[in-house]
Amino acid sequence: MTVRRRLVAGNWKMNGDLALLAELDAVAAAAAAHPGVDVAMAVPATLIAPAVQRAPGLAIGAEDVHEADSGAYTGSVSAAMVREAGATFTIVGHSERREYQNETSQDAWAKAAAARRQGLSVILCCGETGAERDAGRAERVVQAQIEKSLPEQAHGDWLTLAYEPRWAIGSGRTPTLEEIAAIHAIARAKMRQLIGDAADGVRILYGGSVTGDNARAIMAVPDVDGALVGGASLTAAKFVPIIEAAG
Ligand SMILES: O=C(CO)COP(=O)(O)O
Repeated sequence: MTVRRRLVAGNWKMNGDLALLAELDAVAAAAAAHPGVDVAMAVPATLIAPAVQRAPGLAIGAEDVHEADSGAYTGSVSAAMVREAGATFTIVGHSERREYQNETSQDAWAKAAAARRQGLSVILCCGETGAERDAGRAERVVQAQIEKSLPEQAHGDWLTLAYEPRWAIGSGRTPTLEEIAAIHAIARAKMRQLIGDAADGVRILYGGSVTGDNARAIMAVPDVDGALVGGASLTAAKFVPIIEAAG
């Protein structure tokens, strides 16, 4: 049986500045105190290098990368650039990229491939909108997203899937534990269909309004291997309890 280590990853989104990096001190201390838990933080591109300098023991990552290795893409940042800055992983396919930048699952696939070419680990996001859930389509939407975005050579050594229902992000609302269990089970099954036994080694994180109060119950759900945390990752006082809940 495959043992998957818990992963608690933060995502600062378009928040933070040099001063906020001080929060990483307590996060790094909590990570060191819980060696059984992997802890990671995705930060804005400008903060990657200073975050690595501030917290060398933490895995620092990017929130997105471009699908090309380099070229005439004004304003974009490549996987090689964030790697050079010290990132060890990147998020791809986040629902906010899908919603505000019209990114598709095909884009997420291409970005995951670009990240992989540079040796970055990848957190690949999926998740339905509120309208899709209300229409009873959540499971089919997530299955289709995975089918279109999962790299062919996906392996748990470098790929993590994150289920983040769009309507739960930043809303204070979360699916029931049964709803989370159902999606994580179908996500695992879909990956097994696509990459066989390697699917058992791929961690699946839940994201969307995770807090110190609900983290323990959510991470006890079968096939939930950790959390992808937005708002609560911005302060150590809120993020550390989630690391503790995973430990
Ligand atoms: O989008 C998320 C992490 O990527 C979740 O955000 P919140 O934890 O703020 O709901």
